[in-house]
Amino acid sequence: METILNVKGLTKSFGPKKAVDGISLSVIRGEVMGLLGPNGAGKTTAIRMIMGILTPDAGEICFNFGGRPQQLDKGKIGYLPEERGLYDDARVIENLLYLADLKGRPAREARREALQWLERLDLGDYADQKLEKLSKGMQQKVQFIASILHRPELVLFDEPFSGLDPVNQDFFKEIIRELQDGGTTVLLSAHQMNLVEELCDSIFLINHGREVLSGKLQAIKESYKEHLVELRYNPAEESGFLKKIPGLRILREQPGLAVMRYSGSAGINALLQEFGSRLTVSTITVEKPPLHEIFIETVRERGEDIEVA
Ligand SMILES: Nc1ncnc2c1ncn2[C@@H]1O[C@H](COP(=O)(O)OP(=O)(O)OP(=O)(O)O)[C@@H](O)[C@H]1O
Repeated sequence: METILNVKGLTKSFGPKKAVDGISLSVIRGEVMGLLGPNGAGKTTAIRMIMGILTPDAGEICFNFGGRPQQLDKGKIGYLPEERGLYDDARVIENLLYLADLKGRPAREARREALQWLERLDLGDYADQKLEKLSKGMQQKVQFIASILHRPELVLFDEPFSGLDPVNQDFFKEIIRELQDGGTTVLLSAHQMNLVEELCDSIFLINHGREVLSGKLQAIKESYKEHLVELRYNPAEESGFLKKIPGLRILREQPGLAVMRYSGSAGINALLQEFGSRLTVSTITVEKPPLHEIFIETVRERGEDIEVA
């Protein structure tokens, strides 16, 4: 698999604070990678170093466009910064065309596509408005368009969902999937892990500037020891035996329903067989815990605390 971005030993301190502490990651061409962690974990600092805005204290950053290792080429990269980087007193369309021009996109194409994007993101009527007239969420949408208008091979979205309502969050997710389908590689940062986990092929979980977990999301979930189990059964039946099963913890229970966590050594199949042999089961769902719970548990197991900015 070809990597498009390789980062090794990236480190940055602000005074005594180690904001990023020796992280190494590789983004594979065509994937969506989530750089995930709580507020203040070091995500923005890492992205700013990758974008050449901050100089690392140590570490290497290498891009790979067209099969050749190379340094930063902003024409091939899209960047949605956490802080907005647009001109408030310029019109929306001027902002977009100016940035597309800086990245080398021909003006006519850029205008046509900018207007299409504005239309699609419900901003068609705002193209000639000054940016300052738009709400925070609308400005976020303009910034989003600005980051992809030059058709970059790699896009870095720093907290792309901030300031958006749930409908627009879903809309952004849809567009990110479309970008991926079109061959764009995406590295996105977010603190709301549950919001983005379904989007990501790979994740890099960060806390106090250090890696907590990284790799393919599916593999991380599969290797996680605990299952979440929701069992529905005939409410007239006796379920007291559940409390005695090793490794089974009941989170919520009422006649006919038990929501549980299971990490027993007998394994999930044995557990399901036991349910089937002792109860008239109507439905069972088994899934892995959400990513933020895996994150919290992993940090806790290491005896660390969770970054609070
Ligand atoms: N310019 C700076 N000067 C001093 N400290 C800084 C600076 N930039 C970041 N920090 C500190 O570095 C740490 C990491 O911050 P960073 O913004 O990278 O975190 P983050 O994971 O992006 O958080 P958030 O989700 O809140 O954006 C924090 O403790 C922050 O206070």
